[in-house]
Amino acid sequence: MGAIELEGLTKDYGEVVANDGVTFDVDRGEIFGYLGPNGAGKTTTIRMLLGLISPTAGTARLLGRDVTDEDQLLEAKRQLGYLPDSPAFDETATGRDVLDLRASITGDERSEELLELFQPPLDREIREYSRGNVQKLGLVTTFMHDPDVVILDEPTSGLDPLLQQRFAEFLRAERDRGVTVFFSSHILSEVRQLCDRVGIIRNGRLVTVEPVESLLDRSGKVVRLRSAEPISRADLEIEGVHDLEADADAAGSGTEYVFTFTGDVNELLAACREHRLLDLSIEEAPLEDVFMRFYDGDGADDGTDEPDRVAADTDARGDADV
Ligand SMILES: Nc1ncnc2c1ncn2[C@@H]1O[C@H](COP(=O)(O)OP(=O)(O)OP(=O)(O)O)[C@@H](O)[C@H]1O
Repeated sequence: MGAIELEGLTKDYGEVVANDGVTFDVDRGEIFGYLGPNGAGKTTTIRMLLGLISPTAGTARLLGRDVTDEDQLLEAKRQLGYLPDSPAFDETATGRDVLDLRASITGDERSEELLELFQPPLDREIREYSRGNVQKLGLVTTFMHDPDVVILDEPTSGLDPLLQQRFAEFLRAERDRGVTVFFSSHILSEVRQLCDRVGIIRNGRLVTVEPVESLLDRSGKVVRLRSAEPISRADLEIEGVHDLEADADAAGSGTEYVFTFTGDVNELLAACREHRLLDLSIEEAPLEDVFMRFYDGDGADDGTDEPDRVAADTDARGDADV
C-alpha cells in the first residue's frame, strides 16, 4: 500500500478542469516532488488530499484511508503533517502559544529537537514575525507530532540558504526513518537535491511520474566540442545527436559544435577520434531546460496532440536533427 494513492482524481470547476484524471502513488519512505507551472493544479490535488475540497470524480487515499470519508480522513490526519504555502497563525499569539495549542490538539513528540534545529523566536507575537520566522514555526508545527506522512507546499520559501541546507538534511533523515514526504516546489535545485521521484502536472493533467535521475538521463547531455578543422554534418550524424549548432567563430581557434546528446557516449568518443579536437565537454542538461520541456507542453505523453519531444528523441535516436 502506498502512503498516497490517487486514482483518476478529477476536480471540474466548470470553466476549468483543475485536476483531470490524476493517477499516481507515493510510496512510503520516499520524497516525492509535485511540480508544475502556476495554475497547473498542484494545490487542487493537495486540497483534495486533505479533504478540504471534494473530488468531482476519482479517489484519493492517504495511508490507505479514503479521504472523502470523514472518519477515515480524521484517522489519516492524525499521522499527517501539513505545511501550507503561507502558514497562517493567530497574529496576537506568541510562537510559544501556537506550539502549546498545537501540542494540545495533535500532540508533541519532538518540538524540543525541532526548535533547536529551526529556531523560531518563541517569545514574540506572530505579527512581529518575518516571513522566514513564520516558515520556521510552520516547520516545527508540521513535524512536532512525528507524522508518518508530510505534505509540504513550497517548504523552503523565506528560509535563508543555511536553513535551507539544514532543512534538506533534516528531510533526508526523516525519509531514512520511513517518513513519506510529498512536496511542491518551484526551486529546481532543491527538487534535484531532495526528490526520489517527481510528478509533473500541467493544465490539470499529469504529464510524467518518474525518478529525477531517469528524467535527467533521457533528457540527454549537453556536448560542446571544438575541432581544429570543420566537421561535416554527415560525420556528426551519430545516433542520439539533436539540435546541432555549429559556430565557426568560436572563442579560440577552430569550430565549436554544441548539441544535445541522448546516445552512447562511447560511440560519440569513437567518432570524435577521427578529428583533431581542441576541446570536448559533456555536461548534464540544465535542470531548467529539462523541466521547461514539460512545462511548455513539449515534453511527454500527456494524451494531447502536442509534440512529444523527449519521447520522440528517445524513440528515434538514429534520426538526428542535423
Ligand atoms: N475555487 C476555484 N474555482 C474555480 N477555479 C479554480 C478554483 N481553484 C482553483 N481554480 C483553478 O484551477 C486551476 C489550478 O489551480 P491550482 O491552484 O491548483 O494551481 P497550482 O498548480 O497550485 O498553481 P500555483 O503554482 O500558482 O500555486 C487554475 O486554473 C485555477 O485558476
